Amino acid sequence: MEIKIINKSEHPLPQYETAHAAGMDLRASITEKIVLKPLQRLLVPTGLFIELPIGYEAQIRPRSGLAYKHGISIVNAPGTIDADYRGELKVLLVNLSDTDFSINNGDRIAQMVIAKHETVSWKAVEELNETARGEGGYGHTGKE
Ligand SMILES: O=c1ccn([C@H]2C[C@H](O)[C@@H](COP(=O)(O)OP(=O)(O)OP(=O)(O)O)O2)c(=O)[nH]1
Ligand SMILES: [Mg+2]
Repeated sequence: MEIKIINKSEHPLPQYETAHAAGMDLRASITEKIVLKPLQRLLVPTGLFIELPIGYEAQIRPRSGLAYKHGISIVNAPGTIDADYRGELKVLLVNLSDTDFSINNGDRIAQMVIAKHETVSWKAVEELNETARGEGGYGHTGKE
């Protein structure tokens, strides 16, 4: 499937790094190096603008390598890009480590997965059907 994209960054378009990858890495499009202090969060621009088909969303997710090695995550993970959004794709990074983390122009800071979603309407009722689980949750299974 082709998706329209405007690339105002100086970097190549996001691409799948391996043949069957789900995500494409997103690069920071910034004029100067950013230093993210411990627990600081920052909206990082990508220079990318997309036109998703109706019924699709894009999810902006952390990269596990950055998370594991440097404690870099995404505050609103997974970030949701709506099909009708025409603004710049941005990544809300957070530094969960106890040391500063530097981001340079072009660094791969996150990954984006394009996914289908349903659009539903509600049917308001008085009762829901019965199940074995019922209202149990939050770790209730496996207890006597
Ligand atoms: O990580 C993200 C999350 C969102 N967006 C853009 C695309 C999305 O369609 C729009 C709105 O996002 P969301 O609905 O999550 O934010 P909101 O706080 O509910 O804002 P709004 O009232 O504009 O919907 O912001 C990004 O660029 N990056
Ligand atoms: Mg919203």
